[in-house]
Amino acid sequence: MSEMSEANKDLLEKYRKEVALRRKYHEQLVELKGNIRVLCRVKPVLKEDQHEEGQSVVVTTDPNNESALSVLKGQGRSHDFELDRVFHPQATQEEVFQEIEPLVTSCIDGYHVCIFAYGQTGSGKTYTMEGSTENPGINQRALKHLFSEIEDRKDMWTYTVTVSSVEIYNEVLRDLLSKDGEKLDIKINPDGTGQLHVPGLRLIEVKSFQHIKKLLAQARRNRITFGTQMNQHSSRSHALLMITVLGTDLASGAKTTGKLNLVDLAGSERVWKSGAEGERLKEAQNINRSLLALGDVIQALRGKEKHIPFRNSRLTYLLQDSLGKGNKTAMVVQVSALESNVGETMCSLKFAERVCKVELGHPTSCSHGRPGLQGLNRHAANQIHQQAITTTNNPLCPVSQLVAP
Ligand SMILES: Nc1ncnc2c1ncn2[C@@H]1O[C@H](COP(=O)(O)OP(=O)(O)OP(=O)(O)O)[C@@H](O)[C@H]1O
Repeated sequence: MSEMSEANKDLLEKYRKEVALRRKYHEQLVELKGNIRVLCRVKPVLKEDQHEEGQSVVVTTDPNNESALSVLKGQGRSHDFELDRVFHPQATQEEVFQEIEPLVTSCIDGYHVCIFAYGQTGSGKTYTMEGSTENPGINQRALKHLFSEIEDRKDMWTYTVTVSSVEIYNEVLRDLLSKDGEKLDIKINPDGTGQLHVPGLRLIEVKSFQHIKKLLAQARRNRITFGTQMNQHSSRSHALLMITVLGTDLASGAKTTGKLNLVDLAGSERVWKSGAEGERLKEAQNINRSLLALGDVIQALRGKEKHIPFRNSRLTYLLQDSLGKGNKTAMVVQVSALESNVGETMCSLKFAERVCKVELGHPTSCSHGRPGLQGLNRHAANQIHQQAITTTNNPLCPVSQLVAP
């Protein structure tokens, strides 16, 4: 018995070391791809989108280059874009999530992660984030992955998961998990850490994926209800789901705090250009200001600038501790492929390009500013990443297999 117990201890120790190594290489892989990633998803043409006869498709993707996208602007002119990753219209929810999954794992390891869906109204932001019952989106898949990782690590780590959810409409914050959607404010935490907090925001501890699914449904219902009360539509507000993961290493007592912020942004369309007035104009200006502020923050972070303008909107101020240096961000820019939306599609892609171009300052040199990968284009780097991710999914894979070809 004592021999067996010694052998067990030995094995557990070896397993711990392997897991630590796996985490280290996982982090290196995420960094290899870039801590700020800009992805684009092209919405498929649905029957209900084709209001006018003969509407043509003006957005094309390249089957041989998963970072490229082209928009036909009219009169035979086209504009090519190169982003970190482009999903063609037939891409599944699972394929989109695979690109995000490493970030969710990073959150369990103590990183702060933000995932945004950006785009004009109707371009598929909510579909990508929430999805449907049969085909759930990033939110549910991320949470499922989170709880399954926590289960896998239960012999070595314990985790506490808390959830909160807010909506930002006209620069006002509302709690989506409270009954009456009370207004909230962002304040400096009086505990002296200098961190921000939101007094009165409900933080709910969750024990299982099923529990969190109920909370997601409640937040969704509340978003619709509060929206109806204020005579507005949810597409004009930002919806945030914020998950905090506190980890404790059972052997050493070491602690980690990870955060995962999943954000369905307000529609990015330029309504003020169509002569909007009064409340509608104020609303449009607020949306525009906060999306611009978000673009400025991501651009400044990617450009490694000294001053990051977090305070220019509620959204960036609230997410300040998750967007800052050393954290990870993915922006999924949603676009329509139809001719009637070409103006908004170009605007969304220019926004994407603005935040994407910065790291190396060269659109075709890819976002991976680390030594050894600078000469690769995004497509090649993505392929290396895919191979490596497949390898690291095996927790005990030998390190030698992780070296990029
Ligand atoms: N990839 C897709 N596959 C199938 N259906 C999609 C896809 N993307 C979006 N849709 C459908 O298109 C419609 C509009 O999408 P969605 O509501 O997600 O847009 P949105 O950008 O969130 O709009 P809003 O700003 O109004 O919230 C929905 O009916 C959605 O189910």
